[in-house]
Amino acid sequence: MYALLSGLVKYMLQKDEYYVLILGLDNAGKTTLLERTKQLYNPGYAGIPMNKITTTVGLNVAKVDIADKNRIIFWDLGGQTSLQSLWNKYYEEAHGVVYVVDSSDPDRIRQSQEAFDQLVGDSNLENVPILVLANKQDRDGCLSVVQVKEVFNQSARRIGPRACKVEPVSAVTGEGIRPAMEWLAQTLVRNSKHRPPKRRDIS
Ligand SMILES: Nc1nc2c(ncn2[C@@H]2O[C@H](COP(=O)(O)OP(=O)(O)OP(=O)(O)O)[C@@H](O)[C@H]2O)c(=O)[nH]1
Ligand SMILES: [Mg+2]
Repeated sequence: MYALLSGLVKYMLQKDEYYVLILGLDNAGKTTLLERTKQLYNPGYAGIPMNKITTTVGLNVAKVDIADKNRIIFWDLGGQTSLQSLWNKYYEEAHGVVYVVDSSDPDRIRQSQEAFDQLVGDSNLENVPILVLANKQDRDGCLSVVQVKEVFNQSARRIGPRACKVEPVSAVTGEGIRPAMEWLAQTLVRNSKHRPPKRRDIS
């Protein structure tokens, strides 16, 4: 009986941790998205004022509890061309990828798709689910989610059978982030036969 109860308590004090990379070109809105996600899921969190966010050179890490038993550790990397060569150092550990696209910058959409094509073709990301966020939907005249999908469909062969979804969001207003993150959390759980989570005591 004691063993049963202590096992139950231990289970209740554990969470499954999934590591998710936030990637995309510089200025796509990755760090803004991370800050907004932290605010949405941690009501007491005031966060960094949006106008104080500057280009990422190192790495921003944040723990977010999306569902009761599931915790996502986000790794937000810098998107500048010189920093993209560091992305693949994290692929082996990643359970998922959030790829952020600046929908208000049609001039760089092709460049964004090319960087995406390279990452989906990397064997260390095989079977890893990908959430593509068509960000900055609050901006007038931005590309619609359908237009972003048309461009990213060119990577269809490399995406293969893995779970991949394109969702419209605004990191500034927060619109669309919750449904997108909930899809991601469910998909990470469904994909755990390929990339099992790390079970950890709650801290
Ligand atoms: N209008 C609007 N602006 C946004 C949105 N998301 C980000 N921005 C702006 O885009 C700029 C770049 O945002 P960051 O979050 O620093 O972009 P990043 O992708 O982290 O850039 P790097 O760290 O250089 O890779 C900032 O001025 C943000 O305020 C959005 O949803 N709507
Ligand atoms: Mg950044």
